[in-house]
Amino acid sequence: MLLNELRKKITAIDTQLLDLISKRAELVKNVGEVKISSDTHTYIPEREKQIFENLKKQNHSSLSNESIVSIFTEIISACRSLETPLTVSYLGPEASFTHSAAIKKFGSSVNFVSQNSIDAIFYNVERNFSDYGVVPIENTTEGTVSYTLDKFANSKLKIVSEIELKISHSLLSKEDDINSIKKIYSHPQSFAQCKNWIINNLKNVELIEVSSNSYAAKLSSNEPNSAAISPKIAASRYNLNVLAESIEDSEHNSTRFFIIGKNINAPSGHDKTSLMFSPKEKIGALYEILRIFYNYNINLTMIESRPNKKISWQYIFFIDIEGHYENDIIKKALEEIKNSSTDFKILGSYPQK
Ligand SMILES: O=C(O)C(=O)C[C@]1(C(=O)O)C=C[C@@H](O)C=C1
Repeated sequence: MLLNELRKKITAIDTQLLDLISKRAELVKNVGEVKISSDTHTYIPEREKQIFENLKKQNHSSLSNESIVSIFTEIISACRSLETPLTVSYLGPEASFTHSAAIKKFGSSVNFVSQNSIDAIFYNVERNFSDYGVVPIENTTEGTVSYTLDKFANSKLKIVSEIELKISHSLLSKEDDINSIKKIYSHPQSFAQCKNWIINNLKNVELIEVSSNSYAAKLSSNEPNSAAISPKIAASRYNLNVLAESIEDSEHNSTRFFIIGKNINAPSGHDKTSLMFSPKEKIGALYEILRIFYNYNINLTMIESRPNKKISWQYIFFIDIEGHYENDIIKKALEEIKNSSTDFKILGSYPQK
């Protein structure tokens, strides 16, 4: 077929797609009107999860499921903004990994607000200055972000969703030749994650540690012969060239983020529940609690302890399990755990990533 003919067909399909997307948008606007009268949240993570699962099942095209999910994330994001434009706080600065995670979860039709601390994110969501917040919770190489876990002990906010992001670093610079780089800015963790690549690819460069990767990109954008190790999205933000991509030493470098808010999610069919508790002070207390999960055949996907700030040498345990707290088995198990512990709190049930 001639190029012109192919393009004519593509244009005709685009027209059909536009018509269908417009129809979808009108329906979502109607959903928004129904929600106002029933006081329901605009963002319903369990419904979005079901939409994606359904599309993945039906996808027999040459497009990957990942591509389908990212296309529909943007369609849903644009439609959702017709109900109410959401405000989402993330751990900044702009172009940080948390910003990327926020965009991956909510799409781009959202008001994103950069915050300079995890505290500020919790504060803004608690006071309704933001509808949701995005906070890092654990990294495959660095482990859990204890500061985020500690915040849950004293907050009424819920975990409404989670997202995993592959952490990939790029070498960004105003220069277009890697050999002209004399200085590199980055966060100490990023230098550590790209150590071998730097040794093998750059000779006699000065490594300068700064507070964030996006700040590194900003500094480098004002300085000749310098570069930054940053996420790739910082290149367009600071007008830099991408001199090298995926320069991290380990292939498996991912960070998991929580979306925090005030939703109480209904089951999506494939959920996780996060909870915290302190075992009572007696021999075998933790063993007894873990045994309850075993007895009910409940799978634990994360366990982490943090000092209980109220009593010295006592600990709060944070646990993620598979299943929704409205499920009968989970309900029974959690009731038993509540009776065998103190400071028990369900932090949220949310669709598995
Ligand atoms: O089903 C809803 O509750 C909607 O608001 C519609 C819709 C969508 O675009 O499909 C939009 C936002 C929600 O997060 C989930 C789905």
